[in-house]
Amino acid sequence: MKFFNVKTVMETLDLIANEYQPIRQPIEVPLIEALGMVNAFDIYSDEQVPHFSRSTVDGFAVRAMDTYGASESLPAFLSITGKVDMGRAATMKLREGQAQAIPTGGMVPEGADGVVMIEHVEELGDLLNVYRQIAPGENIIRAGDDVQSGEKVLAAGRKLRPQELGVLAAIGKTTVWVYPRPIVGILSTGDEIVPCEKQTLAAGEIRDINSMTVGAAAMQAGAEVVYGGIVADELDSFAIRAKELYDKVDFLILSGGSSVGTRDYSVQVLESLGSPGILVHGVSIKPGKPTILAKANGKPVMGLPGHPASALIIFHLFAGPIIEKLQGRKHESTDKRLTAKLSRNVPSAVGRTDYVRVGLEEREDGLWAVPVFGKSGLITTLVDSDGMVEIPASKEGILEGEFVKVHMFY
Ligand SMILES: Nc1nc2c(c(=O)[nH]1)N[C@H]1C(S)=C(S)[C@@H](COP(=O)(O)OP(=O)(O)OC[C@H]3O[C@@H](n4cnc5c(N)ncnc54)[C@H](O)[C@@H]3O)O[C@H]1N2
Ligand code: MOO
Repeated sequence: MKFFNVKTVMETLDLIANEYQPIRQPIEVPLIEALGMVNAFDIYSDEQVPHFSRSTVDGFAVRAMDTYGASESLPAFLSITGKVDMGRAATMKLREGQAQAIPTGGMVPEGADGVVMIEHVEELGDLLNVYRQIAPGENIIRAGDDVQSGEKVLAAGRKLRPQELGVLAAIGKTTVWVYPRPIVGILSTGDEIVPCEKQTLAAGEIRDINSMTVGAAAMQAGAEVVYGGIVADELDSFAIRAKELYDKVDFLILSGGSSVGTRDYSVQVLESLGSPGILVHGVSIKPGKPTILAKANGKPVMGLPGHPASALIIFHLFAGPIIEKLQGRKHESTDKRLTAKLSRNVPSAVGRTDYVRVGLEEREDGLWAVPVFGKSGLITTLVDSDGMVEIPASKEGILEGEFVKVHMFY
C-alpha cells in the first residue's frame, strides 16, 4: 500500500495546530446563545463583583473583636441596634458593642467585619448573647472578592461553559463576541453505500453510517452540519459534488475512498479543490492509517477512512481539533480525558500509535479500562466503548494494571 507523506500522530496534531485558523470574523451574540462557542477577545470587567460586602449566612453583623473569647459558658453581650434589609443599602454604621440582624446576601454595615450565625446567638429583646467567637472576615464576601475592577475575567479562545456565561452575567455583559459555529460538510463516497432510510438492501449494499456518526460528532464539537449525501466512486461526479459542498462550508469532510485502491478518489478530489492541497496522506496509526488532511485556499478539507470505527476515531483525534481551531479555541481541552488502569495486556507494534477502544468499569480499587476488541468495520465496538486508550508508537504494548489516559467519546 503506497501512501505518500505518512506522518506520526504528533506531527499530524502539530500540523493541525499550525495550519488551520478561524475562517470567519467574530460576531456578537446574546449570552444565552453563546453556550459552547469560543470568545474571540479578552474580556475585562469594569466593575467589582460583588460591588458591596455581603453576608454569606443569616445572623448578626458584628465587630469580630467584640466576640473574642465568647463561648457557650461565657457569652459576649452585644446590643442589637437595627437590621439590614435584603437588597437595600445598610445605612446605619455599627459601633463597638453593637450588632445588626442581617440576612444571607445582605449588605454588611460599615464598621462590621464579620457575621455570627443565628445558631450561635440568643436574642433577648435588644440584647444579643453571642456564644462563639468569630474571626475578622468570617461569613463575609468582601467587595471585589469575586472579580476586581479592571481584571481580565476571560482570556480570548475560551470555550464558553455555563460558568463562563455566569461570570459574564455577573459583570453585566449581555452579549459576547464569539467565532461563528464552523459549518462542516460531510460527503460519503462508495458504490455500495445507500441512504440509511433504505429498508430493503440489495446484495452488496451497506447503509451510510458515517454521515450519521461524523455529522453528529461534528455537532457535538460545536459545528453546524451540511449533509452532502452519498456519491459513487466515480472521479468526475465525486469532484463536482465535493466542490459544490466545499463552496457552502468552512470544513469539508469526505468519508471513504481515502485509501490507495483503484476506486479510491478522495486524494484526487481533495487535491482538485485548491492549493496547497494534500498535507498528509497516511498516518502511522491504527485504526485509520488512510487518513487525508488537506487545505484548499485556506479551508481545511479532509478524508476519513471508510470503516465506521476508524472514521469516528479519526474524527475524534483530528477533525475535532480542527473544528476547535476554526472556533478560535486556544486552550487545549483536557476535559475529555480520564485516568484508569488497563484490565489486560494489549500488544502493539513499535512505530505505530494504536488506539484501543475501551469500556470503563468502576471497581472497588478504582476505574478500569476494559479493551473492546473487534475490527474497525464494526460500529458496535464503539457502542460498547466509552473512550479509547493510546498506545504510543514507542511502546510494544501496555501491561495489565498500567495507568492509561482514556480519551472519552463525549
Ligand atoms: N490492500 C490494502 N487494503 C486496505 C488497507 C491496506 O492497508 N491495504 N487499509 C484498510 C484500511 S485500514 C481502511 S480503514 C480502509 C480505508 O479505505 P477507504 O477510506 O478507501 O474506505 P472504503 O474502501 O471506501 O471503505 C472501507 C469500508 O468501509 C465501508 N464504508 C465506507 N463508507 C461507509 C459509510 N459511509 N458507512 C458505512 N460503511 C462505510 C465500506 O463499505 C468498506 O467496507 O482500507 C482498507 N484497505
Ligand atoms: O486502519 Mo483501518 O482505518 O483499520 O480500518
